[in-house]
Amino acid sequence: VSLATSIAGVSLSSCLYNASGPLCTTAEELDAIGNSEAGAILSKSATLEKRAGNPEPRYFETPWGSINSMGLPNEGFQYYLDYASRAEAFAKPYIMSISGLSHQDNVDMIKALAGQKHIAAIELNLSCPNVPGKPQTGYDFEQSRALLQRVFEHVSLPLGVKLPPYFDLPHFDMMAAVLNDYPLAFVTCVNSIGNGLVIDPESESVVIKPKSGFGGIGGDFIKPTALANVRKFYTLLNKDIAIIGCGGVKSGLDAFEHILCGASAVQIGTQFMREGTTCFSRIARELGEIMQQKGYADITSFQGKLRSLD
Ligand SMILES: O=C(O)c1[nH]c(=O)[nH]c(=O)c1Cl
Repeated sequence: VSLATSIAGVSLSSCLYNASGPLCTTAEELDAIGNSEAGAILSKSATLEKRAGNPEPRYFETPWGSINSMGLPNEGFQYYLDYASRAEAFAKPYIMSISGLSHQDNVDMIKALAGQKHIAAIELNLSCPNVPGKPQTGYDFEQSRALLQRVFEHVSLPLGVKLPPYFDLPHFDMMAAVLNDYPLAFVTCVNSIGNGLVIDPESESVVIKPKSGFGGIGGDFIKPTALANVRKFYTLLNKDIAIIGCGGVKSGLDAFEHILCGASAVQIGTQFMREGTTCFSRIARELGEIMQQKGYADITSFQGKLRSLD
C-alpha cells in the first residue's frame, strides 16, 4: 500500500506530517522531523520578529489531550526562511507557517517568500487563539476575505490556510464562500479549540499561567470537531482545494477516519508532543495495516468516501 499523496503539486512521501506548533520551533527540532518518517516538515508559526511568547507554565497534558497558551513563541520569520536551505538535506517538502500580528506583517512575510525555491508551500495561520487582545482572523469572515485579497496579490508559492474549528453550520457556509474565491492550495482543519479551561481539583487551581488558565485544546478532546470540519469543508470547497486533517490523531485508525472524511493528508500535534518523532512511523505503519486489511492500495481508494446512513 502507498501513503504517498500530493498537495498542489507538492509531493509528500507520506500523507502524515507534523502540525505547526509542537516541537518545530528550532532548527534541531525541524531536523528531527526531517530525519523521521514524517512526509513533510512544517515550521512553528512565524511572526516578523522573534517572540518569547507567554509566561510559563503555558502547556499541559491530560490523558485526553492538551491545553496550550504558548503565545506564538518563535525565532522570527528570517530564521525559518534561512532554515529552508538546510531542509534541502531531507527528501521531503519544507512548509513554512506564518502568523503575522497584522495583515501588513503577513503581506510583508509573503512578499519576502516570493521565489524561494526551497519552500514548498506556505500555511497561513488564521487561528492562533493565544495572543492576548488579538481576535482570531478565522472567526471574522470580512477580515479573512480582506487578508486573502491582499495575500493573493503577492503570493507566488502554493498557499493554504490553517483554520479554527467552526461549530455553527452557517459559519461553514460563510467561510467556504470566502475561501472558494481564492486559488488556495489547501485548508488545514483544525487548529486547537480556543479558550478551554483545564483545572487541577487537588490544588484547586488552573494548570497554565497565561490568560487565567484559558488555552487552546488539542488531542482526543477535539477529534469529533476536527472530523466534522474536515468533512464539511470537503463537501463545500472547490475540489482543487485540498483538505489537510488535524486534530485528535494518535493512531492509524484516527488518520484513516480523517482521510475517510476527505483529508488528503493528516497532521499530528498533541501526540507528536507526547511521543516524539516515532509517532510518524508508528501511525504510518498502523494506517498501512488498516489499508491492507480493507484492500485499499492507496489514499485515494477511500479518501472522502464516508458513508451516510440515508
Ligand atoms: O499559542 C500559540 O503559539 C498557538 N497555539 C495554538 O493552539 N494554535 C496556534 O495557532 C498558536 Cl500560534
